[in-house]
Amino acid sequence: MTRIGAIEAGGTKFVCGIGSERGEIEDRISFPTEGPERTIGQAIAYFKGKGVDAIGIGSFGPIDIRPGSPTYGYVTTTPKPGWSNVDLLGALRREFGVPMGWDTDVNAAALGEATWGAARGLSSCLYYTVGTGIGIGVYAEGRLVHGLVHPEGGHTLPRRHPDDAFAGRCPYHGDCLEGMAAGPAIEARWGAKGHGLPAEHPAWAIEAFYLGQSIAGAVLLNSPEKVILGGGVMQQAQLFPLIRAEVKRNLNGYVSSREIVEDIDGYIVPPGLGQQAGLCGAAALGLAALRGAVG
Ligand SMILES: Nc1ncnc2c1ncn2[C@@H]1O[C@H](COP(=O)(O)OP(=O)(O)OP(=O)(O)O)[C@@H](O)[C@H]1O
Ligand SMILES: [Zn+2]
Repeated sequence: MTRIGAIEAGGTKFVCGIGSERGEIEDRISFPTEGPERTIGQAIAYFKGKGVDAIGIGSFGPIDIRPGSPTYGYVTTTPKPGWSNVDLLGALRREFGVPMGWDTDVNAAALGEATWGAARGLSSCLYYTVGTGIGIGVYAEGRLVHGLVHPEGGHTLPRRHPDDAFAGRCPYHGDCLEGMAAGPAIEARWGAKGHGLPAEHPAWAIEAFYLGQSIAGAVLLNSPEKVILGGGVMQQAQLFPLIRAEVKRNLNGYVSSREIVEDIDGYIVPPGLGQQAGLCGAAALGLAALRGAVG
């Protein structure tokens, strides 16, 4: 059986596991993200002796994914203390001589969903994570989208909700999508964490306003066949119908596809891989690297 090492490298915690070709996770551990030396060392120790055939890493970013770049495999300009310009992929390469897949955490999750989850069989999808930050993974024409760097859709600028005077809290842009709608923005705007706010609280209509606006824009820009919404904030299930309604309101009939007009409940969905979406995504990167390597 093929054994694929998977690393979900998050800014808060690292999750490592072993996955199969079918996307089943047979073992996993998790530890808090501390300094890079200690944390990467823990990941290496976990995989030692486990006989993995490939390793996939879905990482918090920004990261360098341009093949041939001198800093390929690095976490680059993150504000997370100690982690800027860290050669995460290289540290693993020095220990394990197996094919390695490397991408952002959200691109990984999009690939995992396209391989085994809610977008299985489709050639395109978007994966949003709404947590401490907002990230948007982009899978299009059967592959993950790379370019100048990688997509950074969480930092686009939304139109403001008419009743919302919150300044926003992105250190780079203030009131970008992440600054207005990630978990810490909800907490700062309302003085309470998201899970403490009741389902009928006005916070959720405002949250759906920003996310629905972003998704409508992304539908126009990328034409994804599925939109998958994960991350801690999306545990608030009441957001799904509110967001779907906002997407329809923004598109206003302009995109007349059946998926949006008749079946938006099946178009904007939670991860098919549930809480495992991040780790399965990393395994999908490892599997893709293995298949690439063996032709
Ligand atoms: N059930 C919940 N309801 C509302 N908000 C939640 C819930 N669970 C977590 N959050 C919020 O989500 C944020 C944490 O996000 P998440 O649980 O996805 O972890 P994370 O991995 O740190 O996030 P990221 O993927 O951005 O690194 C916090 O701001 C928290 O208040
Ligand atoms: Zn921003």
